[in-house]
Amino acid sequence: MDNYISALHTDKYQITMMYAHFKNGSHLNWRAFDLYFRNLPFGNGYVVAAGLERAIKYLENLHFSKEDIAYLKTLDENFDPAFYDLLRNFRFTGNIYALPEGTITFPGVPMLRAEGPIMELQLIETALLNFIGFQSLIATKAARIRHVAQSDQLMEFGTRRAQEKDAAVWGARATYIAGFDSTSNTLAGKKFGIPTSGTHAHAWIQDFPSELDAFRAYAKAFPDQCVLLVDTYDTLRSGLPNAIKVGLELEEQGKTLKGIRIDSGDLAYLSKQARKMLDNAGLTETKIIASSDLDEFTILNLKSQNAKVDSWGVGTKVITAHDKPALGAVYKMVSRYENRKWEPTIKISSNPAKVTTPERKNVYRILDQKNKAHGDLLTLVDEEIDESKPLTLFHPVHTFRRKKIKGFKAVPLLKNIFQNGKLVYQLPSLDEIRSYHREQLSQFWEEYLRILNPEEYHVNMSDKLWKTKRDMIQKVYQMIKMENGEA
Ligand SMILES: Nc1ncnc2c1ncn2[C@@H]1O[C@H](COP(=O)(O)OP(=O)(O)OP(=O)(O)O)[C@@H](O)[C@H]1O
Ligand SMILES: O=P(O)(O)OC[C@H]1O[C@H](OP(=O)(O)OP(=O)(O)O)[C@H](O)[C@@H]1O
Ligand SMILES: O=C(O)c1cccnc1
Repeated sequence: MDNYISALHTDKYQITMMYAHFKNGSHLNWRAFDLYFRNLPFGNGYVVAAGLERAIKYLENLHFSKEDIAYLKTLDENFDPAFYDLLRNFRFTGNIYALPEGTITFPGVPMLRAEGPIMELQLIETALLNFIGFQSLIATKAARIRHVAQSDQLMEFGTRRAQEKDAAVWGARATYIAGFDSTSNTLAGKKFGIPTSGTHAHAWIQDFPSELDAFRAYAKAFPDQCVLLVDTYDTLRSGLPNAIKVGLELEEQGKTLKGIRIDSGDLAYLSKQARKMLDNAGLTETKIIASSDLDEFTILNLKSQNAKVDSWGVGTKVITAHDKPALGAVYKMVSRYENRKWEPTIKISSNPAKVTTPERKNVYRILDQKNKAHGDLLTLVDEEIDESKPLTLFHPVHTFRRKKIKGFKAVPLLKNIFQNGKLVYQLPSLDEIRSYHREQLSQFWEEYLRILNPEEYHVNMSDKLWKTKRDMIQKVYQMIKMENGEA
């Protein structure tokens, strides 16, 4: 089963905590956890949520196989045999609320909330962080590249440099969500229906006595979609003249040379020269593709040099999220179900940004009448927002920073994905996810979207949530004072 991911894809401490809860009799107690990140990667203004589909497939199929249990028996922990019986019948039975893939999101906003028996919630933490953290990171990097490439074509070329197979395949999907047009990975094409594209490598040219022979043979094999790599020997003195010869031969057959690819050298200078040479030969329809260690900065810079590039092949730097290896997402307990009601719980830190925000929350995007976003609002789950009254948004850290908004829409962002272990969410198609992502982007002013020093978008808290957090912090300090005999 291609989508099955073993329940052992977790950190060992989750299993030892499950066991300790079992011995303690607390394993079935319901709790709630939020999954979120604290800092924006790449200096970007936002993150693109991705990874939910994989998380859903994982949760749907989650169980311990006979082999998994046999393996656990080999560990030194010497678990009570009754624990294995529990694992034999293990399934995910909780609730999941999550941001759909493609959603634009921000630090401190729950991308996912899990509610359920504590032993299930512990087990799934690692895999959820793994899938959502990685795929959101790649989607965000890809969104930056899409932003600077404007309407140019973007081809994902990263598999050979990716952190192994899953990263290549799911990474390709993440780039597609964020607006890449195609991938070179044919498995990602088959698995997700992403358009595949590609040219050819230097090895093709090297395998022939001359570059011209190589180009002719390639054109013969692909007369309708021939793209020639022109930098094997000398781009302007050999690659381009030979490509033009073959292009004109194709014209005689009523065909068009689809493109040339430049993979080294000064891409601005070479692409401008190439455009002139192709145009002078009448090959005005032939596109120019550039590749060579590209990212958002080189593409932006090349565009500012008026590079004549129609299509960009981007590999290493997008698929490895080159300048930021992890999103740093976390999964924190926010509420405990005790005596038939949910009660808040908190984790304190000397770093204010690391103090968790207690309670189960809703996330709203506050849109004005022109569908532009003014901030996100976190509320308690049972709070109602009255759209007919003005809303005061205030910054949770700088509480004096207030903004009043009238005539707004409060759009709830978290969707119910699982209810009591049952999938209740209709998975969108990949193209629906891509267009939802584009629609999400259209809600933001350019100031939030630029790749360098974007404006900070505000995530606000409702009064009730803010007070809950403040009261919890006080309660914890009070408890510490009592324990130290200071109160
Ligand atoms: N005009 C330009 N302005 C800014 N950066 C450029 C320009 N042209 C190319 N680059 C970038 O400069 C880097 C050049 O990489 P590198 O020094 O490895 O050389 P190369 O030309 O790709 O040669 P090779 O592939 O043969 O090693 C790449 O990241 C490329 O995208
Ligand atoms: O540069 P990236 O963004 O990673 O794009 C993928 C690279 O992969 C290929 O190179 P190849 O593996 O042949 O090696 P190269 O670096 O020598 O071109 C291709 O020619 C690109 O240069
Ligand atoms: O199709 C290409 O040109 C290609 C694919 C992967 C990596 N580099 C180039």
